[in-house]
Amino acid sequence: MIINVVAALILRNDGRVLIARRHPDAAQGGWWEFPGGKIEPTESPEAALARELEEELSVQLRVGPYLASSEHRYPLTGGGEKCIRLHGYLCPWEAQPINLTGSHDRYCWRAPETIRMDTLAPADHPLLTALIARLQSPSQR
Ligand SMILES: Nc1nc2c([nH]c(=O)n2[C@@H]2O[C@H](COP(=O)(O)OP(=O)(O)OP(=O)(O)O)[C@@H](O)[C@H]2O)c(=O)[nH]1
Repeated sequence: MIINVVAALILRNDGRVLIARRHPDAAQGGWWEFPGGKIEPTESPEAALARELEEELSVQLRVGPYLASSEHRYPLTGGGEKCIRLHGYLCPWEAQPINLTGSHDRYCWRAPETIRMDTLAPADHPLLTALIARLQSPSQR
């Protein structure tokens, strides 16, 4: 079964993007990722993302344009695997307090090209690559 997940590439005016680290005891604990979560059956991706940002970071943001999707299979501890289809959306940052109230224990703002791929959840790699390409193409900003 494929699990559809939405993630936000939250962009500040200085070009930095927000990444958050999953709690060590969460699924895929310790990986850095773009905040978001699973799409519920009755939700649009945008509504799911707005809800997850509120739940995970306590922020209210406008969900902007779709950026890219990826698919990745994570092995399960008891055997087998789960397949994640991750859909990334750009979200312009609007200054407000951030409180981590979900599956993350840290967050930081990073220039996209300085994010280390070996610390970023594997499903997020194509999203980061798409973000960097988009930011390097001024007509696409
Ligand atoms: N939110 C989020 N999840 C990601 C990303 N990349 C990635 O592989 N995932 C995986 O997608 C799954 C989403 O789970 P989640 O725990 O964030 O979603 P959720 O809040 O709806 O989960 P819950 O129902 O367990 O509370 C996890 O296995 C997570 O590791 C990402 O950039 N953002």
